[in-house]
This record gives sequence, structure tokens and C-alpha cells, in this order.
Amino acid sequence: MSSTTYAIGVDYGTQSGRAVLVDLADGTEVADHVTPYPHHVIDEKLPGSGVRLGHDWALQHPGDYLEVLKRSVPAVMRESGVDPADVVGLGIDFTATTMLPVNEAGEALCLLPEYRDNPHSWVKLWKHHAAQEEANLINEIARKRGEKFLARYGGKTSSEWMIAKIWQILNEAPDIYEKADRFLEAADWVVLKMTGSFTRNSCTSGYKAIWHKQDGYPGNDFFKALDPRLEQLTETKLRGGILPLGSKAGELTEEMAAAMGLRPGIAVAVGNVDAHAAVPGVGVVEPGKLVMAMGTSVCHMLLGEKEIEVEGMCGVVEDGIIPGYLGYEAGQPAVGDIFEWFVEEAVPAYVKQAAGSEGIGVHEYLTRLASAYKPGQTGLLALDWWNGNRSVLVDTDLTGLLVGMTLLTKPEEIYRALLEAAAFGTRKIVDAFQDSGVPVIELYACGGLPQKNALLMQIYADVTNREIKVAASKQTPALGAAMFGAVAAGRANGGYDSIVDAARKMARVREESYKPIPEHVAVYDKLYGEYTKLHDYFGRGGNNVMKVLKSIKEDTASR
Ligand SMILES: Nc1ncnc2c1ncn2[C@@H]1O[C@H](COP(=O)(O)OP(=O)(O)O)[C@@H](O)[C@H]1O
Ligand SMILES: O=C(CO)[C@@H](O)[C@@H](O)COP(=O)(O)O
Repeated sequence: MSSTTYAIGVDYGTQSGRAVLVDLADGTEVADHVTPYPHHVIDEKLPGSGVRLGHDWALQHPGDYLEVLKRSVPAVMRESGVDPADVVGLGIDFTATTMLPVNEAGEALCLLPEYRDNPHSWVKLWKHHAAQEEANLINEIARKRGEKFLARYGGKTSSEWMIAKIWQILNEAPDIYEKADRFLEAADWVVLKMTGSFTRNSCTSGYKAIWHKQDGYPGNDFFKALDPRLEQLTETKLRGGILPLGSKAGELTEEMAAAMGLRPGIAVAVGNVDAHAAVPGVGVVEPGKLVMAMGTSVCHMLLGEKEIEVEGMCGVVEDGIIPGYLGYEAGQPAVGDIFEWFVEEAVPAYVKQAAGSEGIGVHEYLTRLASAYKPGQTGLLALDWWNGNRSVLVDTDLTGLLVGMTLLTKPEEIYRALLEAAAFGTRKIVDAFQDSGVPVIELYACGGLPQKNALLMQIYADVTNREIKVAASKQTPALGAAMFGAVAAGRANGGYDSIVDAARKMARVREESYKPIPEHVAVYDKLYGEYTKLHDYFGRGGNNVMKVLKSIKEDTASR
């Protein structure tokens, strides 16, 4: 090993996985490579058999995750020319809960011929929302029993999480439930494949599987009250030691080292959630700084000193983001995805042609036109619920809304209203933390959107009335994951002894930031008042039209 050492971070997103090779002295990203998942998001039919999937389903192929390791890691090694002997650690971050059933050997059930035609044997992606009934029951039963864990999750658990997804498998495919030796987060499965060790990580367990550092999982009596067949779940199919972030899960096996072009025996850190890995990736290791990981969805992370109940937060987990602090998380389950929907499904042909003839993308074209409007000038207001609401209402059955259209409304005005709606959704989250006593002083942004859309970032600053600093890294979660890989290796092996040390040396924000413009803030305050009225009316039971429409739609489809 030379005096320059490196770690690799692998970031598993919704559409693709990305490996980044990082210089541990100063966080320089020496090389990166993206592998789009060959099977994409599977939401209509199973590959091979063509078995059709139900409404709100979203699956992935676990083999795609290994493809990322086998294609992207050798690619960064090749491109950089770095000697594998100088790579001391590797960390990964993942979407979550993205989970799968495995057999005793840790093999994914969907990769075995006898189970592959059953959709429940596949990886359920975080945005698989078909376990909403189970989630509703978990919340109702927990509330009735006075389970104290509910408060740690803002009063509700989500259909995106582990227990609801497991229970859906039990309800709809009891044979798959039976055959599953364990249910694993995909993050832990990939770590298992690299090291041969079964580990679970404190981040996904805490935020997504109702585990608590002091209290453990809810008791067997709670699971029995859900369904007697679930009574032993945490001792059986969820068994396994839960390790804190930065722990070494194991060492890279000979076989995987050969496939990845690395040295066997290097430290592999326990898995982490993508958004959470981004926090040290932007250099945030103290309270008061809300980190927004902005892409397909937006996740909001904040450190605090005390465990406080905040309405609709996704969770508060001790050591869940940075050891020594309570890590708070909230989120919006669609942001970039809403803009994508508009561009793909609702933009007239003339806009696409105009963008094409200028040689720019439709997002860029609409953003340029939308930038010419002042706040409030479109006369439009939207609710950002195209994929439900994660915080503060925690309800995946809510849907999108747009108010104020006239015969003169232009596509770019709608696009701007959608950007503003996303910012209003974030303001709800900021206000919920601030009003509950978890201060939000500054905002930090990372992910794809801050690099793609300056108008969006200015709107976020204006709507929240806070300065927004942007990560210097384009791959913040991967950088954070690499930092945890370096911590798993330890200083004696060329890494770091703590994530705080690693973040101080390796993370940076850009020099320029987005500052609120007072005239915009004033108009957005008024619009936010109207957003809040719509939000409460449609989201807090004043008018359940969104749910009624959904149920009529489902009844009609099943007839
Ligand atoms: N110029 C743009 N303005 C706003 N959104 C954009 C733009 N270009 C792409 N997007 C959206 O960004 C999202 C992808 O964000 P990114 O951070 O790259 O991905 P991921 O969340 O999968 O990591 C997509 O939903 C896409 O619609
Ligand atoms: O749920 C979480 C984090 O808690 C995310 O993994 C999920 O929203 C997916 O994030 P991305 O949009 O892929 O960045």
C-alpha cells in the first residue's frame, strides 16, 4: 500500500447503480461509472414469465445489483489506473426499504427456478406501494395497543417499509413467506454477496423495520396481534445482529474481488440508506443543518440532540445517520418523478419539437420559459402528491392536484407550478421540525436536481426562506458510502477512525449558494397559506375525493 489510499462508494439508486473511487486524503472523486439496471424498474410484468403485476407494484431484479459491482467497479479501477493494493475499503448505500426473501444460503428466491414466476419472490423496490392495507393495519393496531414506537415514526409507519412488505408476502403468497429463511434489505444482501457475512445495518433497521437501539423490535405480542403467523418474525426471518454504521461487515471474498478487480480481504462496511449516506457526503456532522437528497424523490435528514416527536416524520433513530446524534428523516416520495411525469405524459408535441430544434431537453426548455415568470404570476397552485405523501401526512393513497388553469394556461406555467409545489412540500417538513423544537437553520442540497435545475433551487430557497448550500460532489451518497468504507477499514489500514474525521477531510460544498429573495419570499408566503389550506382539506379528511377515486378505479379494474 502506498501513502495515497482510496475507498470505493457504490450508490444504488432507483434506476441505476454508480461506483465512485475516492481519494481518502481530500475526497477527490478520481473516477466514477454508472450501470443502468438491465431489468429497469419492473412494474408491469415479470421478466421471462410475463406474469402481470398488480396496481402499485414495483420490483427489481437482484442480479442487476451484482452487475453494478461487476461492471462499474472494474471500470473505475481501469479509468483511474489506481493500484488495487491502495483501495482499502468499500461502502454501499441503497434505496430503502428495497427488500427480498432469501433462502438459508442467502440466495434470492426469485433467482431459483421454482419461485421465479411468483412476483412475491422478487425484490420489492422502495416505491412498491401495494402493501398499503397492511401498513394501515399496522398503524391502527399499534395505535390501539398504545405501542410507543409509533411516536418515533411521526405517528404512522409506511407501506414502503419492511414489516408491511413482509406482511403482504404472507397474506398473498404464504408459500413464499414459508420458504423465506430471512427477509433482507437489498443493501444487506449485496453486502452478504460481497463478504459472505449476514449483517443488518442500524440505519435501515431503525428507519424502516421499527428497530430501536435500546428497545429492539416491537414485542412478539405486537406481531401476534397483527397476525398470529408473524409472532416469531423478528427471531426468525428478521434475525441477525444489527451493526452500527461504519462497522466492518466483513472482507471482500476472493470470488467477488476477482469479479470486481479489487484485492480480496479489503474492508466492506455495513450497508446504509442512500439519502443518509449523503449527510456526511456534504460534510454535515452536526445539528441544525437539514440535508436534502434531491432526485426522483427528496429525502430530508437532520441531526438533533434529543428524541422529539415530530408530526409525520419518517423516523428518528439514535446513531441512524451520524453516531452520537439522533438522526431525523422526512421525505417527499416524488419530486423529479413528478416533473418527469409531466414531460413524458402531458407536454404537447409542439413543446417537444421546440426543445428538439434548439437541441435541449424538455426539462431545460420548460425551465427556461418558466424562469420568465414571477412568483404568483401563473395563477396556479399544485399539491405534490403524484406518488402519495410521505411527510407530514404519511399517506400513499393521496394523489396530485392542480388548481387555477384557464384556457390560456401554458405548459411552462404548469411546470413552474409543479416545481413550486415540491418546494411547498419541503416547507411543510421544515416547519414541522422547527415547530416541534428540532431547529432547521440552513439547508444543504445534494443529488441530481441541484445540478440540473437552478430555478428549482431558487424556488426552494424563496419558499423556505433559507439559504441553500449545494454539495460540491455530484455523487454525494456514493462519497458518503466511500467514507463509511474508509471508516470500516480504520486509520491503521489507511482509512479513518470515525465518520466525523472522514467528513471533515473529504466533504465540500460549492462556493455559491442560493439565497432567498425577499420579494419572492413575501409572495410565496401567501401561496403557501393557500397550499396549506388545500393540503389540510384534501389530506386531513376534509374531502376524501382522492381516496374515493382510487377505490372506484380499483373496483372498476377488478370487474
Ligand atoms: N432539468 C431538470 N429539471 C428538473 N428535473 C429534472 C431535470 N432533468 C431531470 N430531472 C428529473 O430528475 C430526476 C432524476 O434525478 P437523479 O438525482 O439524477 O436520480 P435518482 O433520484 O434516481 O438518483 C428524474 O425524476 C427527472 O425527471
Ligand atoms: O426512502 C428512501 C430513504 O429513506 C430512499 O431510498 C427512496 O426515497 C429512494 O430515493 P432516490 O429517489 O432513489 O434517491
